[in-house]
Amino acid sequence: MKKSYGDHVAVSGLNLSIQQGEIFGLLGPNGAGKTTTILMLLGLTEPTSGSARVCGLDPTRQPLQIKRRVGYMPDDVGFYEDRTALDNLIFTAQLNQIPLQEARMLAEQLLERVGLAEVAAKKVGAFSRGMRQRLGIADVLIKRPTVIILDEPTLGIDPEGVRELLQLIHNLSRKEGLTVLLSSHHLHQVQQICDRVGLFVRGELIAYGDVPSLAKQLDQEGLITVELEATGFSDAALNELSSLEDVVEIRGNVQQGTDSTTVILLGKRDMTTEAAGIVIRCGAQLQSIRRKQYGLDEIYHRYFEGGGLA
Ligand SMILES: Nc1ncnc2c1ncn2[C@@H]1O[C@H](COP(=O)(O)OP(=O)(O)OP(=O)(O)O)[C@@H](O)[C@H]1O
Repeated sequence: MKKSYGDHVAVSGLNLSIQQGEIFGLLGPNGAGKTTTILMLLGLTEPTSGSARVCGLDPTRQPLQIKRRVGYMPDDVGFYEDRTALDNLIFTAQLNQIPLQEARMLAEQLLERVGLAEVAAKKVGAFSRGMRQRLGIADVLIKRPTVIILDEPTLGIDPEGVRELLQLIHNLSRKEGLTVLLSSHHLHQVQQICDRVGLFVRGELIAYGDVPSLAKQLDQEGLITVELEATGFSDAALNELSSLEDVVEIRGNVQQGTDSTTVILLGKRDMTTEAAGIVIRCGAQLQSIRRKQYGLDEIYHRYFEGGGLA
């Protein structure tokens, strides 16, 4: 699937399948193409080339059927501010042809489920960002979708609110088999609940998978990093470590005001055991040594913000 705006390619060559019941995180910085991808999946914008299938339907040809099955929460959910939370939900339900009595019952159940039962009769204009997002989730669920697509659901919410919202999304997926696609640029949050994530950079999905396999795919040219800390570390030890076969780079750093040195060793293979042996043989006291595994945050930093891996 591809989408261009004039000469500008917003999404290029996207080829991805998301499994039923999965929580998939679309990650990338501003302008990476996440929203454009979502709009194409919803049939709200047409791909320049290629096509998508959502629940077996073609969004371009069957946008109404898609709308019935897919709940979409944009990054800024719009509500009737001077109406209550309950009224807003009933209104959405009725737009989806749900009769009034059933709509009321469903709305009440959903408000309970998203933790807003106590403020059901409050006007939405007085809601905090976190409350609005939870109401947004209830709003997409009221038509009983099989897929929900959430654009930046955690934007502007405090950490506690984020935790609760993500827990809610996770429970919904696990308990009711909902398929969830969410976009975000908050990796550490997404990492907690997503089965798989895809990294978007300048319109291209550069990698996707579960977090450990993604970290592996993106590991710096397949190099393995070993980090150690020792006291009484000498130049002799540094020289010996540098002359190990397959070492690509070595960096030593004396901790200010202490006798402790941190050494980062980048190699073509795992040298943890050999490095430990050398440090001890050279008379230093090894405080810690570990093979460094990169989390998504570090990978994100490297790919999206141009930083190097430390
Ligand atoms: N209607 C449009 N007309 C022209 N260019 C557009 C249009 N919509 C998006 N773009 C461009 O396409 C690119 C991808 O935008 P998109 O909104 O999909 O990114 P995003 O990853 O969702 O970013 P954000 O996190 O800021 O929402 C951007 O360069 C954007 O300027």
